[in-house]
Amino acid sequence: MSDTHNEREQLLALRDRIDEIDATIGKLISERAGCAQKVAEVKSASTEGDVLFYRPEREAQVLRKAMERNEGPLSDEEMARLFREIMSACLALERPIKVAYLGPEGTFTQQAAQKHFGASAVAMPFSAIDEVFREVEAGAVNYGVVPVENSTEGVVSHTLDNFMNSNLKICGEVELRVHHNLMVSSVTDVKSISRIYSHGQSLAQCRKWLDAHYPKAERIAVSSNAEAARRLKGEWNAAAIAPEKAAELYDLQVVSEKIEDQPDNSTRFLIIGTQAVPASGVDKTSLLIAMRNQPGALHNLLAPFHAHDIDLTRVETRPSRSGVWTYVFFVDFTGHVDDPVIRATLDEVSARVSDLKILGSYPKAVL
Ligand SMILES: O=C(O)C(=O)C[C@]1(C(=O)O)C=C[C@@H](O)C=C1
Repeated sequence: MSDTHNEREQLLALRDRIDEIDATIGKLISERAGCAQKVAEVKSASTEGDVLFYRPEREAQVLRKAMERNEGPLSDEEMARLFREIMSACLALERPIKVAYLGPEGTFTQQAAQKHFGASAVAMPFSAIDEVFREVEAGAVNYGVVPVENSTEGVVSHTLDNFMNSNLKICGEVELRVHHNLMVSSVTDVKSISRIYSHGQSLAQCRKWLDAHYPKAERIAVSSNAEAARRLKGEWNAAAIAPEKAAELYDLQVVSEKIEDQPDNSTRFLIIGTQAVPASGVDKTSLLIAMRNQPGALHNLLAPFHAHDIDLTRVETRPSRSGVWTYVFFVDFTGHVDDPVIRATLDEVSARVSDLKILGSYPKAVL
């Protein structure tokens, strides 16, 4: 259908205006990028050794401001996402950033890496969490992205265990809404799906949906959602449950979207690196604490947090690998180690335990 004369006139005028605005935005983005280049010069001139180009606390502040300023009609998240990409490009101009993530390509961890660093960072997949840690420790990449509270791939303990033998710091966190999709290959006959591949956790998270729609199909657990998608090639009677990204990557068609039983299904990832991050204003701190197995040990450990009214966001216990009678706790709370109240609390906790390691203070996830 072709536009009427009136419509054409209106569209022409609006598009002229959009062209003008784009020209202004383009100029301003170039000016901003020029500022970032100057920032890089200042950083390089004032630092001996490794220059820290990536500044997580500043990025969090820029994104928060973009959301606070926003008056619509775009949503706050959408506005911040656009600024996320502008900053990603500016940082790449200062210094291209290399990021290792738990692969293969198409996993939720890749999505988390992109959400946090934007599209201009060079993201590289590694097949195990240990490898991501090793790459960052060796300096082969600048940062790593690993799942930590992972409702999807079930590897929380692996990430936590790695911190026991590593000096790496937590520089940030990412939260990701996790959506599952049923996808098929171009040769699949949708009516005869008799096998469904996915990671065990994802199959579990879509159990009710699968019972209702594919009660007879065999559910086959594989090592990752991306692996499930990769397997589909050439299979005419199989489907996979995986993120949308995997469909693009492996040339598959999504036949049903958002099939997870819990609509608010989300996963948390950590950014690991070597730098201590200054306070951004809204921060979290993660600790690793070792203590002997005594009656009331956990209560004793948590009492100072309670006394200082500090908001604990997570307490996780892992068996220690060294002493038989030792517990290891991972504790997350709201606040930054540079805050005197937090410092005082940690001093009190420290006096009650065998070992306390600060894994990092970092900006609370913005997006
Ligand atoms: O403010 C800085 O330190 C910058 O390098 C600029 C900038 C930005 O584009 O705003 C870019 C990269 C940093 O991670 C933070 C912010």
